[in-house]
Amino acid sequence: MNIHALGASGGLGGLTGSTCLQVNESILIDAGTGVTQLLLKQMQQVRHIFLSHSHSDHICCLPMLLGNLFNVADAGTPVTVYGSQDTLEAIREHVFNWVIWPDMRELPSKEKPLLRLQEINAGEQIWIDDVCIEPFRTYHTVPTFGFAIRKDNQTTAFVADTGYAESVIENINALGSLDDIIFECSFPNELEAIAHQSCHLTPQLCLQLLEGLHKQPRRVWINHLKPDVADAVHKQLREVQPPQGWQVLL
Ligand SMILES: Nc1ncnc2c1ncn2[C@@H]1O[C@@H]2COP(=O)(O)O[C@H]2[C@H]1O
Repeated sequence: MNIHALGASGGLGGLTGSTCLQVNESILIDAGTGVTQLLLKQMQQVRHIFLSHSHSDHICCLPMLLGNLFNVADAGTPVTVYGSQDTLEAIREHVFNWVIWPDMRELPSKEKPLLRLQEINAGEQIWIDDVCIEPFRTYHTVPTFGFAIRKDNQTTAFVADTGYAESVIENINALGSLDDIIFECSFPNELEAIAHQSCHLTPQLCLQLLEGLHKQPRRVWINHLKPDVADAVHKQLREVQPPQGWQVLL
């Protein structure tokens, strides 16, 4: 499986844009500023966007991305945005409200819209051709999904934004054997209090989550470093590593 991290930062001014993973040419997970890595032609191939949660670093490019896709509605193939009931309600109310952005479920016409919203639930398996996406709950300040992405007998778990919680370990364990796991690591160890407050991880908490897993993933990837503290997080990640090591997604 070749998942491309178009954006892997936890904010603005990092080495990459904010969260956006490209699973294949038609499937994205989240729509942060990493979307800007796509050429116009590539944007127009996107048909499925899975949202982990409603925070703006994960959805900020969604409206303008959809604004480039009027041709897909013409072709009768709308873009589907998948998310939990809470996430979809949040973007309906606060984004696609005709004030921040038009409600693209009604454009260019209600009969042939370019956007459809599809509610998904934890544990559900959504198949798109040969790719299976399965949401699971993480622990964050707003309801958040991580996603297991399965293709060709390979499984990657994208844990999205999360703080440390036993429930997250249980939910990841329930996914079965993992080839790759992508953890967030937003703050350095000395900012653990802020990490707890904002439901995020530090290198130490990340290690604790990893150690709680019944079966170790083959590879561990790290993303969502907050740009203003990224140097300290990089340093701590190098100093304390799990047996399989971990690599920061750039
Ligand atoms: N108490 C808090 N609750 C939520 N977010 C906070 C808090 N303090 C700081 N933040 C910041 O607000 C950001 C909202 O997006 P994130 O969850 O990515 O990261 C969060 C933190 O960087």
